[in-house]
This record gives sequence, C-alpha cells and structure tokens, in this order.
Amino acid sequence: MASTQVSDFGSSHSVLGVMEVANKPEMGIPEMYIRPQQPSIRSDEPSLPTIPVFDFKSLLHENSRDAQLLKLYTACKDWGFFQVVNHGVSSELLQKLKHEVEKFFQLPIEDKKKYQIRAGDVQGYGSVIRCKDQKLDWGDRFYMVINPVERRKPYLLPQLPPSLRESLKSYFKELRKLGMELLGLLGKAIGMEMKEVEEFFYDGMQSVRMTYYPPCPKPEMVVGLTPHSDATGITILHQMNGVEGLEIKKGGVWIPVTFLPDAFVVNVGDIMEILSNGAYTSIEHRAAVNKEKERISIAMFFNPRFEAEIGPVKSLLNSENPPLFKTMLMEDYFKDFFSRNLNGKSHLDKMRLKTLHSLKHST
Ligand SMILES: O=C(O)CCC(=O)C(=O)O
Ligand SMILES: [Fe+2]
Repeated sequence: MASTQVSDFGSSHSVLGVMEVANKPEMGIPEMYIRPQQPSIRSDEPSLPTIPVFDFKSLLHENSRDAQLLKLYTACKDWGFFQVVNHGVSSELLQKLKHEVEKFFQLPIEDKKKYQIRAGDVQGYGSVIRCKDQKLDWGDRFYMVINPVERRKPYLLPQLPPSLRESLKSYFKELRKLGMELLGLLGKAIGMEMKEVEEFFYDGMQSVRMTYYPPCPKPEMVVGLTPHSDATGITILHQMNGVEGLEIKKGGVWIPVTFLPDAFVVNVGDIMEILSNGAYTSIEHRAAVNKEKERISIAMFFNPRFEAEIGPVKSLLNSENPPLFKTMLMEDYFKDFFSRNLNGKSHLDKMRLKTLHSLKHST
C-alpha cells in the first residue's frame, strides 16, 4: 500500500482505517487492534471529580477577570483540561458540521482513498505505520494542517466535498478567534503580555484531526486513541455527536470526561507546558470506544509559528524559576514529533533539561 519516501515530516507508511473491519463483525477483531492488557485502572469511585467549567463570556468580562484568571491558572496547573461553554460558536454551525463530517466518514472507502496519507507524510486520511508490530487504534481519522495556508495540501481541503469544506472553513475561522482569545487568557494568567503571546502564536501553525470511532464488539480489547499528551500549544476538542469516550489520566487513574452539551474541551499541550516552564501541565489522555454507538470528535490544534523558538518564556524566568526545558525551533520540534509514535508524554520528556531544580521537582 505504501513505499517509503521523505516528505514534510519524517517517513512512514499508512493504513486507511478500521471502519471496514467494524462493518464486518464476523471477521472478529484483527490481531493488530488487540492491545496487551490495557493499563485501564479506570476510576470506579461513585462520584468522580470533573474538569473545571468556564463560561467564556464571563472569562472575558473585566469585572470578574482576576478571580476567573486565578481559577483558569489553577485549572491549567492541576488538571491541564477544562470545558468552555457560552463560547460564541453557534449550535447551527456545530450541527451542520456534525452532519457533514458524519456524511464524509460514511462515504465508500474508494471515495476516501484519494485523501489517504501518502508515503512519508502525516497529513490525510488514515493512520501512519512506523514499525512492523505497531498496534492500531480503533478509529478512522483525517488530519491536516490548515495554517499557514501555504502548508495546506492541494489534495486535502480543496478536494473535500464542497459542503464539508465550507462548514470546516467557517469552523476554522471561528475557532481561530476563540483559540487566540484563550491563548491570551492562559498567557495572562501566568503573567505574559498579549504581545508575547502573539509573538509565538499569531498566524501560528493550526491543524485539525477529525476522528470517527466505530462501535466495537469488544471495546475493552482495543483503544480508540492511544494514550498521549498533545504536542500542541492548546487543543480545542468538540465531541460532535454527544457520545463520550475521552479519558484523562489524573493521579494515576483514568477519569472519563463528561461533556456539557455544545461545550468545547480545552487542554494544555506540551508546548504550553514548555512556554509556562512547567506552571501548566499537559495531561495524558486517550479515547475509549463502546459497543453500541460510533463516536465522532474534532480536535483543533493551536501552535506557535514554524519560525518561533519554543522554550520557557524569558520574562517568566529568574533564579527562583530557572528553565526546565530546552529551546528549539518550532519547525524542528514538529519534525521530531511526527517522526515518532504517540507514546504518553515521552516527547515532552525529551525537551526536559536535567537541572538540579527539575530533579527536585520530579521527585
Ligand atoms: O477524540 C477524542 O476525544 C480525543 C482526541 C484527541 O485527543 C486528539 O485528537 O488529540
Ligand atoms: Fe489529544
């Protein structure tokens, strides 16, 4: 299906996905989807803690700002995840997008093949295969870079069915505004100036992943999306058809996230942990699947510009707060990320400086 060649980010093969398998339950679950014993210490406490919720309009409101910013700071430090309601993106747009994305994933496999990730690339439909015995996720996905515009692939966004393309474009635009506002607030909550935030993120690298997780006859034997932390600045996730499955790792156990209707779940990515010099935490998460119903999600990733140097923000550093992470060109950081498989927080660990201070903090 694929020969290896070098392109934008590393080299690889790809497979299209699991929907074909899921549509033929008589085939059973192929070996390559079956996980060795999952570390699924799913919390079974009767009342689980839930991620903090913010009303976006009141986050922006001057009067309640200081208290809200403190709450935001604590959410990003202790949870690395929060929900946003009243975010201003209309239910109509969300409904329309859901409909279009659903329709897209239901297209015959032949129609989706033209978007398949090409050898050596990471953008497109399907999953990247890097080694022979790699386990596959129980989900079909479509990943593409949407900003800067010159990094778009001519055979992806421009070739999508027009009604999906138009809904996606409106969504990108709305989320870009929301994303910048959220980045500004997260920056402000740790004492960054908006100017500094913009130096990193203005016209930054923005990408999107849409995932369709089909139902699975034995959901406990597979994983919808391998545990990982996002390599991003922040991620804004929308659970399009209201079916749950996102789980986050807190205190060593996996906690399911319950989404409020039409809410966005926002999470701190590795880059934000680096910029904040560890004040914020990029949390490991995964997606579980279920027996009954497919699940559809759309994750929008906000990153610095490719030319930005990513490392702890200089104005936050002093003798009490020495840098805990290396500084690296964003372009190189992403090349390195895409050349590896998702694997917990291993990518971020590579950026860690081994200082006395960090050793003290990691114990
Ligand atoms: O589908 C989900 O709930 C999680 C998606 C996700 O974590 C990602 O795309 O990075
Ligand atoms: Fe993620």
